[in-house]
Amino acid sequence: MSGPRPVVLSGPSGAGKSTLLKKLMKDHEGVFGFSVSHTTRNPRPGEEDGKDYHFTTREVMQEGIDNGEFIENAEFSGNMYGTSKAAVEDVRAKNLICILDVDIQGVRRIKETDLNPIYISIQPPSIEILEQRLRDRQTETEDSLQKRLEAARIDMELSKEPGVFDVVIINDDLERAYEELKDILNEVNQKKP
Ligand SMILES: Nc1nc2c(ncn2[C@@H]2O[C@H](COP(=O)(O)OP(=O)(O)O)[C@@H](O)[C@H]2O)c(=O)[nH]1
Ligand SMILES: Nc1ncnc2c1ncn2[C@@H]1O[C@H](COP(=O)(O)OP(=O)(O)O)[C@@H](O)[C@H]1O
Repeated sequence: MSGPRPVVLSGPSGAGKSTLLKKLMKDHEGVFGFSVSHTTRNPRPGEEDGKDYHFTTREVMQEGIDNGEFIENAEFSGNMYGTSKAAVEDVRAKNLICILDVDIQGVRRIKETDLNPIYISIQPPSIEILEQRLRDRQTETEDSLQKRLEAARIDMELSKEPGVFDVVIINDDLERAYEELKDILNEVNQKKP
C-alpha cells in the first residue's frame, strides 16, 4: 500500500492509549487521523458517536462482518470491536497518517493484512498502577474492570515476546511517554514519507 505507514497503538485497557493519542492529534492537527472503530459497548459520558467509536449493535456489526466490510474484529470484555475498511479508507482519503487503537487480537489480525503499520505497545508501569488508573477513571463496573485486568495480564506477557511489537513504551510519566511516542513517529516518517 502506498502513503505513510499507519500506526497501531495497542496495550492493556487503561494503559493510556487514548490519552496519548488525543494529545498527539491535538498537537499535530492535519497530520494524524484516527481510524474510528465500531463497538457494541455503550458510549461513556463525553464520547461521541462517529468520533470516538461507531456505536452499534451486535446484529448490525455482525452483518457488516459477514459482508466483508471489516479488516479485523474481536471480542473484548463481552463486547465486539472492529476496524472497518471504510474507517481506514476515510483517513487515507484525507492524506493523513492513520492511527489505529486495537487490542492484541487486532494486532494479530492486522499482521495478516497488507496494511504494514508500525506496531507500538503502550504498557503501564505495573498491573497495580493499571488497576488504580482504571478505578480512578470511573468508567467501568467491577465486572468489566476485572475482565480488563484479566486481559491486561495476557497483554503484558505477550508484549514481551520478541517480534510482536516494534516498540514498547512504558507509560509511567505521561510527558516522558509522549516524548518517546513522538520521537518514534518522527523517525518512522522520516524513513518513509
Ligand atoms: N481488535 C480491536 N480492538 C479494538 C478496536 N477498537 C478498540 N479496541 C480495543 O478494545 C479494548 C477496549 O476498548 P474500550 O472499550 O474503548 O476501553 P478502554 O481501552 O478501557 O478505554 C482496548 O484494548 C482497545 O484497544 C478495534 O477496532 N479492534
Ligand atoms: N502517565 C499517566 N499517569 C497517570 N495517569 C495516567 C497516565 N496516562 C494515563 N493516565 C490516566 O489513566 C486512565 C487510563 O488512560 P486511558 O488513556 O483512558 O487508557 P486506554 O485508552 O489505554 O484505555 C485515564 O484516566 C488517564 O487520565
